[in-house]
Amino acid sequence: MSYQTQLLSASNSEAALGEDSILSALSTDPESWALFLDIDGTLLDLAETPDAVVVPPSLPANLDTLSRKLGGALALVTGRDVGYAEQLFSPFLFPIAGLHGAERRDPDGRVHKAADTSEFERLKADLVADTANWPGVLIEDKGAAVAAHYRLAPDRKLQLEPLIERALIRAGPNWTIQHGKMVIEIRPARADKGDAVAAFLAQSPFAGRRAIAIGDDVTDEAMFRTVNRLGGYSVRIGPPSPATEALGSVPSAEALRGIIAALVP
Ligand SMILES: O=P(O)(O)OC[C@H]1O[C@H](O[C@H]2O[C@H](CO)[C@@H](O)[C@H](O)[C@H]2O)[C@H](O)[C@@H](O)[C@@H]1O
Ligand SMILES: [Mg+2]
Repeated sequence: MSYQTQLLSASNSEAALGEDSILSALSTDPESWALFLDIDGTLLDLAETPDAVVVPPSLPANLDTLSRKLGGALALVTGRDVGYAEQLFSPFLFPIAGLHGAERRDPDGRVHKAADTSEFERLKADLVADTANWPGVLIEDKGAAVAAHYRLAPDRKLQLEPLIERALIRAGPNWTIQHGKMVIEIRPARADKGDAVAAFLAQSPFAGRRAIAIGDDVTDEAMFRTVNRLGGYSVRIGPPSPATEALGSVPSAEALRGIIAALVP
């Protein structure tokens, strides 16, 4: 089955696109749609470490062209911090939500930062110290969030889980645990990706449009639920799976980049 056929196969819901493909919807009726895109594992292939991701040279300009076609109704919704994510697609700037929805830069440029604290700063430093002798474990400091990566040391997951759970107690009720692909994070609890998508959809140029959300991981389920509830369309990167609330699937980030390239000839 081709990826386009798979997109069409989610016909078990009112929210599905029915006879039309995502490609034709976005190309024939771009003023009706808003697009929300996850970054790691969705736009970009996963890499061994957070800094090792490769942005294909044509991708930033293709996203910019697609965004213009959608009247600016394209946003990035990522677990990364906003500053890091933005430099990946430089020189182009898009509306963006970072830290899994907790921070946001609106279409008008207004920034909503997630608050860090001195205690959280000390907690992050202690995580670095506590894992210093665990080869392959990487602690990613994202300001008001922190990620403990074990992709290079999968056996460390069992030790990292209780360490992160104790750190969460120390962080307090304004933070929560976020699981992901070979990573355990502590992120601000105040908003998830679904909340970020809802906030964008309340603003121009997103307001009044049907939403398409595309993601690959546990954190993206929140935005899938939001767009499904609002009559939009959710797409998961990977094989079709009963473990997701996404209505459709695309097999890989590479296939998604192909769809984007086909939309911006
Ligand atoms: O919401 P996303 O844009 O998908 O961000 C989720 C996390 O992505 C990054 O970690 C993941 O990608 C890395 C690079 O491919 C990979 O090495 C790691 O194993 C993955 O978990 C990022 O480093 C995190 O901060 C994001 O939360
Ligand atoms: Mg992802």
